[in-house]
Amino acid sequence: MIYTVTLNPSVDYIAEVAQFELGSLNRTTADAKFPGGKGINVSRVMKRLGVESHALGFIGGFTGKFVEDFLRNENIHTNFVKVSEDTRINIKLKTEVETEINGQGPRISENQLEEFLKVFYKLEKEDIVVLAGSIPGTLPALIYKKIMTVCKENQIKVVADVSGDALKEVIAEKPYLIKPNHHELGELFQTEIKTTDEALEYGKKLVEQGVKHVIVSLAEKGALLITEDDCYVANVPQGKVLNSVGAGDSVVGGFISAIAKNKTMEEAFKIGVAAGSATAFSMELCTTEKIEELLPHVQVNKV
Ligand SMILES: Nc1ncnc2c1ncn2[C@@H]1O[C@H](COP(=O)(O)OP(=O)(O)OP(=O)(O)O)[C@@H](O)[C@H]1O
Ligand SMILES: O=P(O)(O)OC[C@@]1(O)O[C@H](CO)[C@@H](O)[C@@H]1O
Repeated sequence: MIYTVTLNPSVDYIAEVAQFELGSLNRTTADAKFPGGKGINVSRVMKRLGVESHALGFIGGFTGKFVEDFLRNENIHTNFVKVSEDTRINIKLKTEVETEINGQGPRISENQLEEFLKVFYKLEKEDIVVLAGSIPGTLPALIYKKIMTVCKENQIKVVADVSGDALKEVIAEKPYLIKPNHHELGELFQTEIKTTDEALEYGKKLVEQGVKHVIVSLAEKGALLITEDDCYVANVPQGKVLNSVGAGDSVVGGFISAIAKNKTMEEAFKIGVAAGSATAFSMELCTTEKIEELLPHVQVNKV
């Protein structure tokens, strides 16, 4: 089974404002609410691609109920620990440029953390754990490291889509897959990465440090997959970006779904990139139809 971890889920409020004016009353031209948080997005994309997962994390209040009900309506398994404060609301403002305001999230107690961690002691060898998103302020900064240590003891594959210090800690535990974007990769090595060649150079260093697979996404410039044996580069399809929220999560969801269906690394990478662009070109997360439409426009080559 695949387990996605979203420590700080959200209700994503997508607000489209035609001509946004700071300091004025703006009215939306369209708006929508979706369950959010990176692990939850991965679960939703995988479900669309026919792959089951369990969504784990902490939820609370009326917003938490919205998240859980929405996922259950999509027939996604959930096993959230309930907290007393409300799940956060993240604002995704669509104007000429995209602006995001992410909330802090509810407080989580030590007992609630203990309850959450119990699941990881029961996992089996063929399970996959996806750790995605930021760590709420009330949880220990080393929480991902702790989960990975338990997973390692049971030879469970860990996929991590995290950034900053959490990414450094996760890398030290030699995960199965990480998916930094080129900014996050640059931040790791205190440099700026602008091209796929530069991304390849630094991505290879992570594989040398023990990460099994590294996908580096460079938005419209393409993506790279680096493994112990091979390196692949992909272009991204041409199209109008409507909402890039969840595009990176869709790359992860598309890739793992394909791995779960025993596709080759190259095929899985292609599906991941198509899923990322399918989300970027939609107001919501990608659909299977959109992914299939884009697949012929993604070329993957060995480098
Ligand atoms: N301009 C674009 N044209 C086509 N596809 C895109 C574009 N921008 C993003 N994508 C798709 O989204 C994927 C992830 O984008 P990006 O490299 O920005 O990662 P990210 O920063 O993790 O994404 P997110 O916006 O979810 O934080 C890309 O690999 C690609 O498939
Ligand atoms: O605050 P975090 O955990 O870093 O990111 C949360 C978030 O911005 O990431 C997802 C898109 O990747 C959204 O659904 C969600 O609102």
